[in-house]
Amino acid sequence: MIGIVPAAGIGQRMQSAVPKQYLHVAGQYILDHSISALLRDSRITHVVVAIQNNDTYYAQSAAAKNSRVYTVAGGASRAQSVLNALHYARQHWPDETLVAVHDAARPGLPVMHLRALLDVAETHPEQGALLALPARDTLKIAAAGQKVEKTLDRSRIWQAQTPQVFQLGALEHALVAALEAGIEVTDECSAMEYMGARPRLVMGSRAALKVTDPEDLALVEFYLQTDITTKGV
Ligand SMILES: Nc1ccn([C@@H]2O[C@H](COP(=O)(O)OP(=O)(O)OP(=O)(O)O)[C@@H](O)[C@H]2O)c(=O)n1
Ligand SMILES: C[C@](O)(CO)[C@H](O)COP(=O)(O)O
Repeated sequence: MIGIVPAAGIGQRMQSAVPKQYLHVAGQYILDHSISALLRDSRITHVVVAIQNNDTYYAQSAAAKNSRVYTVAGGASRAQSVLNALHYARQHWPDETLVAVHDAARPGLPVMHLRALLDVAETHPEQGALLALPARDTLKIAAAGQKVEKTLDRSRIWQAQTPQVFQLGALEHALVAALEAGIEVTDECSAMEYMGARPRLVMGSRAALKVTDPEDLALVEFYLQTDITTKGV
């Protein structure tokens, strides 16, 4: 299995001087935590990271010194960054290889949740699987003027996290097709759904939150300083 880590974003919502994946949290770059989290399961043998062309931070990362981690140039969108990494992976591993795509911005992925996800993906390789959390709050649809239009039935709503695990060749094909069709591809599952797949939802963890704005930093630091990420809950 191969890890794919899109890390070419600019972190606009974080409003920090450096891209958020290079902020130090619990003693390391957020990116290094995210890559280490993937490599904690021995089924993931190598990781391909997509970084910005003009990245001046990666060279200082722990990942840069790890011979199991390769880099490719990222793209203008998350989906394009993932696709660039998949094109690279296709040159080195067979089409059926499972790839676990994991945001650089999710450093708190617990090893137990990763293990459960990979187990499901290995059982259903053609459909794939992703971590996700069932919606906990009451959900509203907004109309113009930020007024509530209605309340949704949340019983079947899940919030997608990463990793998302699919076969290398099928995912590359799906992303190309979905992007060509103009589908909004905010995660890998969207592209696979477009191709007719029904990926399995595997229970995720709040510790695997996506670091998005400044409020998230203290929370993810808390999770990284507990045993949750390395030993599970
Ligand atoms: N062109 C892009 C855009 C995003 N990403 C990566 O996709 C992941 C999830 O995206 P997000 O959290 O939205 O990160 P940013 O795009 O950096 O954040 P923002 O939307 O606030 O600018 C991150 O690891 C980010 O680095 C990427 O590889 N290439
Ligand atoms: C893939 C993802 O992390 C699932 O929650 C998310 O869609 C990526 O974030 P973005 O802000 O849409 O790039």
